[in-house]
Amino acid sequence: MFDPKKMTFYKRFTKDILAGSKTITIRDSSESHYKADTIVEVRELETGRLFTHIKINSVQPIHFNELTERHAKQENMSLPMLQKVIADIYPNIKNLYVIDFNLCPTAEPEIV
Ligand SMILES: CC(=O)Nc1cc[nH]c(=O)n1
Repeated sequence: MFDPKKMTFYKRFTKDILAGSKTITIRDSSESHYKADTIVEVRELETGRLFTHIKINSVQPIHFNELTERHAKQENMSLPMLQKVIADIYPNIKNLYVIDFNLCPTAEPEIV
């Protein structure tokens, strides 16, 4: 069940998140209920490892076709790469949400 205080990421995104080079995540409606200004604990999906906390800045709806180079830069990838990643994670889902976040400055990231 959805918990607005918890989020998981694929392990392959951990380094970029901890480096501050990935500052958004694009999710479907089942994970759209995060609230601005809340602190969320972040785990790797595959291992369950808690690796940081983030502060949610905003949650905004977006259509898949509205993804831009700016979103790609915020994901630390090219736009074609972002479109492929999202289409692979959410096949046939076009109505998505951009969740903008910062690493929580009070949380101590683990070394990866
Ligand atoms: C676990 C999971 O769904 N992870 C995702 C999905 C979309 N974007 C992202 O950064 N991480």
